[in-house]
Amino acid sequence: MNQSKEQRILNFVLQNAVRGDPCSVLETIDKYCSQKEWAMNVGDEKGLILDKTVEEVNPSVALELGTYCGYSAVRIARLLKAGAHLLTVEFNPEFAAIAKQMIEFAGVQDKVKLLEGPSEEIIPQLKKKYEVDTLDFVFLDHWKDKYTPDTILLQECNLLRKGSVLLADNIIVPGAPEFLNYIRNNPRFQCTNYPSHLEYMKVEDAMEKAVFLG
Ligand SMILES: Cc1ncnc2c1ncn2[C@@H]1O[C@H](/C=C/CNC(=O)c2cc(-c3ccc(F)cc3)cc(O)c2O)C[C@H]1O
Ligand SMILES: [Mg+2]
Repeated sequence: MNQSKEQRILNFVLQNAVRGDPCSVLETIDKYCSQKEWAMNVGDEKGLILDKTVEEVNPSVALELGTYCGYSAVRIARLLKAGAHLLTVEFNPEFAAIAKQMIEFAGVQDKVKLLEGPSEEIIPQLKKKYEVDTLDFVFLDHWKDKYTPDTILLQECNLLRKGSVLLADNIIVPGAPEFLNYIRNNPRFQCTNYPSHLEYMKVEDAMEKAVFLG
């Protein structure tokens, strides 16, 4: 059976990146996806906005919704302080298997816990099963129509505290209009828009940061 695109991305990393070097893994994925096959990683341009937000928040506990190949999990984990960790959620078993190998090759496996399953099932388990108190940072990059229900679910499960930061990818392309309407009209969130470009393309995109006010 011929390989998937995601398997080809992983193989390119295994053959060309430096084991244990997260930056090398990120550069190699960006090289493959800009020169050979486009893929929906947050990429190097929006990745810088992600980096700056993670550094500003300096989270002890971070959550990512939509692991895919693990690009942003590696990107976030490489910036986490000692003892901090990232929980990343992925319901596609093939993607989860690829992301697991990507995370391990990058050498950040001690900082990342990959949770396999749908976010609507995982989120309500975070407190009891995964011993989370509250989340300092949440990166939303899964199906765009899930951003709003999952943001509501995070609040219902008391997983956000005053100052928790959400960062959402793809505000313009593919777009998350319902989420944008929800979050910008919600007095419990302070929003900031970060214009950028779609990964590996000259197409406009943006990220939205939303700080929970408690
Ligand atoms: C509910 C839920 N639970 C767990 N994992 C979930 C989930 N919903 C999706 N996932 C997982 O996240 C990943 C999905 C991400 C969705 N992202 C996208 O659809 C996406 C699409 C584009 C894009 C832009 C222009 C184009 F012309 C074409 C595509 C760009 C991006 O940056 C994206 O994140 C993989 C999926 O298995
Ligand atoms: Mg995205």
